[in-house]
Amino acid sequence: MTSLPASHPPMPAPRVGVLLVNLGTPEAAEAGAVRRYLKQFLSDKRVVELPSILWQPILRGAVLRTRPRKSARAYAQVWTPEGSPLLAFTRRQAFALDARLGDGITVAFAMRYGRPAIDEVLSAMQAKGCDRILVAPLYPQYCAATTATANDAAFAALAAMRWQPALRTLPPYHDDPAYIDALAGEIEQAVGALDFKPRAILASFHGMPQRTLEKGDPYHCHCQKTARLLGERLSIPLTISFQSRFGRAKWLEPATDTMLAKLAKEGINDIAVVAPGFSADCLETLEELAIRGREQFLEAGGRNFAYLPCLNDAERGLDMLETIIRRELAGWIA
Ligand SMILES: C=CC1=C(C)c2cc3[nH]c(cc4nc(cc5[nH]c(cc1n2)c(C)c5CCC(=O)O)C(CCC(=O)O)=C4C)c(C)c3C=C
Ligand SMILES: [Fe+2]
Ligand SMILES: [Fe+2]
Repeated sequence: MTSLPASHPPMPAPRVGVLLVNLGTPEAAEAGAVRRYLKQFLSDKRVVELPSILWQPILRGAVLRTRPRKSARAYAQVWTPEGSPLLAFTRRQAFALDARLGDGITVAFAMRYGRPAIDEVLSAMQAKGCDRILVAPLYPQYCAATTATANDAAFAALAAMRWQPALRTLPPYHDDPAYIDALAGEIEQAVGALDFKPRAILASFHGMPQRTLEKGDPYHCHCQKTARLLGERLSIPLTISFQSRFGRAKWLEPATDTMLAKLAKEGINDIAVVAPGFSADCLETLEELAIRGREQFLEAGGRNFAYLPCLNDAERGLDMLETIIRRELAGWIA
């Protein structure tokens, strides 16, 4: 390293920040909090790609009048002493990575909808001295409705700053060997601990409208590639499906509920379900898959059903996040 002239003050070491971002969640499992959350989430034009003049009356009418109460009941079934599972796991991921990445690196977390909000956390990181920040949307598969809108919010926060930190964004990691290895390892371990041998593994990804795929969103291709790579690593056959359909438009198929019934009807009576597209367990996995999915499968004649957890804050998942984050920090850290 070249040394500075003696008259030059010592330069402070750059402080690097990593901001983990996930979707967001209501502040409480009650209708009012769910309504505030859904209003912000479903008003995002990256999420519902309809002209406001058509969509806002539907959202403020039918959707926000009925869905909050129903969703609040679902949230209540999975709520934890630490709050919403998505928030609790994301917080744990941030704390664990902060410890792993060491002293010169600050790891924080934010939610795209609700709190802690991306702009608040970016400002707090800057106030702590971070002048280089990696924004890491924790979605392995890129989707404009998740990854792009998280990055948009970070860029919008910078747009309001006179003195901006330098920003990088984490690319999608749907086909990264570190991610596929972590999934395969966790699945094998979880399957080994079951009291039955699954005949099939169903990999259920969050859905999106079919029209979004036709407009060029890579999400569907990314999900297919993850499923293919993961399937090649496992000794049990893997099938793919898409869950959480919202609204009347056609969504990606096959739908998870249809696939669960189909497997049971075909005599595939013992299955394990995984959700590789979610970096943390949340309403969509714990309620829709582990509770309702199980009911659907057993009602259709299935015998054994196991829901296998997301990577959450398991060591393998944290190893994977540390690997892909360190790679993006190259040039910023030694
Ligand atoms: C993992 C990727 C996700 C994609 C892609 C996605 C797209 C998408 N979602 C909706 C509507 C809803 N999603 C809801 C919850 C929810 N969605 C994701 C992830 C993706 N969504 C997560 C992690 C969660 C869970 C949040 C939690 O608090 O645990 C909900 C809210 C719950 C409910 O009322 O059912 C809605 C609504 C759309 C329209 C969409 C479009 C591409
Ligand atoms: Fe740290
Ligand atoms: Fe969603």
